[in-house]
Amino acid sequence: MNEDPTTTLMRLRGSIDNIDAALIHLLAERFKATKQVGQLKAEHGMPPSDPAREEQQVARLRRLAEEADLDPAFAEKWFNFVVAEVIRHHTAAADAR
Ligand SMILES: O=C(O)C(=O)C[C@]1(C(=O)O)C=C[C@@H](O)C=C1
Repeated sequence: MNEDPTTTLMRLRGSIDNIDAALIHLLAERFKATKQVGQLKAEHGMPPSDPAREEQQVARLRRLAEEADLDPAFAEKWFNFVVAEVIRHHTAAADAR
């Protein structure tokens, strides 16, 4: 028997809500780690950004995205968006010293 469209929509939205919650928790964990990196860099006078490291990360994420059937350009945009915020935190941590 076919599922009622409203039931299907509710079921799919349940999955979307679970995935969004997981993404928020994963992002929170990532920022907990990068905040520690920011403190370390500020304490030791290291520059906030590391373009060579970012290049490696982008290449890896684009490869993973392709394997997962996700648009690699979207994966790169997402990474750059997150890293811009991380660098803002790192710069604020350095300026606070
Ligand atoms: O690995 C670092 O050095 C970081 O500061 C973390 C991070 C990241 O968020 O992945 C952020 C900024 C750097 O340019 C590179 C990577």
